Amino acid sequence: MMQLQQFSDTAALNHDFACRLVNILQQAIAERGVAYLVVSGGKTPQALFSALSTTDLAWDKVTVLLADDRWLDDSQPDSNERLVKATLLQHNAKAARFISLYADTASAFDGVVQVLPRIATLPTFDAVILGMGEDGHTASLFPCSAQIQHGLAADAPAVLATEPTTAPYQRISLSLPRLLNSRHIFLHLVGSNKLSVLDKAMAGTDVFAMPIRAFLQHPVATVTAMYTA
Ligand SMILES: O=C1O[C@H](COP(=O)(O)O)[C@@H](O)[C@H](O)[C@H]1O
Repeated sequence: MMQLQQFSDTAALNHDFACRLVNILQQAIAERGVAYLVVSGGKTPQALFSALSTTDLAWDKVTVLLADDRWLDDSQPDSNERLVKATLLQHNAKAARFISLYADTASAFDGVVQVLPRIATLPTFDAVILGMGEDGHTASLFPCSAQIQHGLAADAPAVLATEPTTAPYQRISLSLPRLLNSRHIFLHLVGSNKLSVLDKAMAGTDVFAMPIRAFLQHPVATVTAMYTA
């Protein structure tokens, strides 16, 4: 199921979104002593990350990880890890624990064995923030990749390596079942082009053609789409 929340501008969206996430993480800390936040990379979340970084929260009890990354070390401009470190893990949020999806191996396919144990034992996440590309990919679950059936399978491992044919870099991505194992799932969308992609995703059913459908049309999970033009 998908619930669409529309905002007048990015400032309103980021303010509401940051407050919601802080409430979710605070509640998790109150109930379990720790909280798990999964974020996406790319351009969309940058301002949200900056807003979140200054929020008043027991960040030392929060673990942050990415839904996916490009197979680049964090000195590279297109590394999602670099983005998270430069924007989210600053100010108050500097105290959070971060789990990297990267290992220093020649390929993502070689590195996945090192990354998998970091993720496979984590409990249910408290919040997952997904992004979405114009081809309907989410995390690094790309419609064009040979690994898409593997990544969307109900018994997929927590983490897999992927190689998109329409986007640069080998990738490492959390799988559909690992991302769905979360108390809250959000989809963060900025720009009218992303709303058109969302409409297209809701209008069809082929999850391999648009992997975001596996989340939006999941029979049990609810995805809250946070959108502004
Ligand atoms: O490559 C990626 O793309 C998606 C969408 O990025 P955006 O720039 O359109 O916001 C992102 O969610 C994912 O984490 C990233 O690796």
